[in-house]
Amino acid sequence: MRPEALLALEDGSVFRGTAIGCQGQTVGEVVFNTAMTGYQEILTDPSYCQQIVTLTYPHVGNVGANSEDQESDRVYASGLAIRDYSFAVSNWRAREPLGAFLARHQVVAIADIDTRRLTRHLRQHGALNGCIMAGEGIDEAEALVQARAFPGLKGMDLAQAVTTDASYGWSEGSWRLEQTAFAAGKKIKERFHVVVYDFGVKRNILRMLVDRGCRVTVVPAKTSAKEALALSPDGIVLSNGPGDPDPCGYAITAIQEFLAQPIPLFGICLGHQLLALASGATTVKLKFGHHGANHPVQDLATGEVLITSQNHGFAVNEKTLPPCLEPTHRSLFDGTLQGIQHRDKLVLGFQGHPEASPGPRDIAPLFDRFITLMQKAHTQQ
Ligand SMILES: NC(=O)CC[C@H](N)C(=O)O
Repeated sequence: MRPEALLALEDGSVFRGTAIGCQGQTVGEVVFNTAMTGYQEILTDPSYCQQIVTLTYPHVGNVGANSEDQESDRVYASGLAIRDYSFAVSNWRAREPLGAFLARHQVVAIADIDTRRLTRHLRQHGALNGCIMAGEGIDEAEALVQARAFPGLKGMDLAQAVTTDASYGWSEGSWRLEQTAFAAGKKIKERFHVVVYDFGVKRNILRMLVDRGCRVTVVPAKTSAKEALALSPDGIVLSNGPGDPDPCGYAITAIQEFLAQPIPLFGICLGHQLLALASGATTVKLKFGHHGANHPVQDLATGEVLITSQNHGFAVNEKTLPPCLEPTHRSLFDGTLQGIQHRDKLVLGFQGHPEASPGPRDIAPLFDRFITLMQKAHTQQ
């Protein structure tokens, strides 16, 4: 018999189930993710810091956990809530069962709850703060107190909490794509030096830059524009990351300084939001956000519909975009802004995840567009 666990939401709803990770308690904003695969990538995505993730796909754990599907070096999600934990692990890459992985990373998780009811509840009421208690001494009243004590993500700067302490170089490409030169054991010729601001960066962003011939230097979130430019980059990537973009004044200031230069910029998710804020737009908190791997987004220039990976709770308010920024993509789920480009500068931003991981690769060509921007910058010099 597995130990009991419960999930309490701030509005008083309680879900009872069983513990599958470590025992103890955890709090965070509860969000649902609709991806059918990729639980390990989701758990290790730093953007989920201070969030408890529930997965709508009902069977979880069937491919175990391995060392390649990590999007960072640890689990960032505050907790996991699932329907059916798979005891059978069927994947040649698996190194351990999901339960052992969660326990090793000290993650409190609950299984055997009605995740469909939970998701419908979150869709109706919006993202709610919650508390999971697992194992001995679980106490519903105390879990409710803990859920209500969580301050919520609005106004929370978490990029500075998850960023790297020191700069480092990254040279690993995508091992997954057999057609890449990396997988074929060939050395890709480095054409560009890219500085990546780590606001909670996912490894696949770094891999996809390496695949395209970039030498990558990752820098801490609070690196000044002057320090970054002193590295002589050909372009700058503003990474994804957790929390509210609005309080990240240090990043907004640095981006404003980059915008005064001819340097190409590519903002992904939180980075896209920061780019918009630095240009004078505002951001809003969405009711329950976008978290999944099947979100349709329209390319406004071509009309093409792309299936994308998404993970965000905030969005740029399109009505506040300054005239210099042009909308390039829009969500077909709720019409929210998904992409921007600068009318005069070599700057683009995307709200979803062109690096996928997990998810489809429809929007991966945005990385090629960024490469084109760097090529253009070279020819303009
Ligand atoms: N994946 C991300 O970069 C998320 C951005 C931001 N934390 C949001 O929730 O909107």
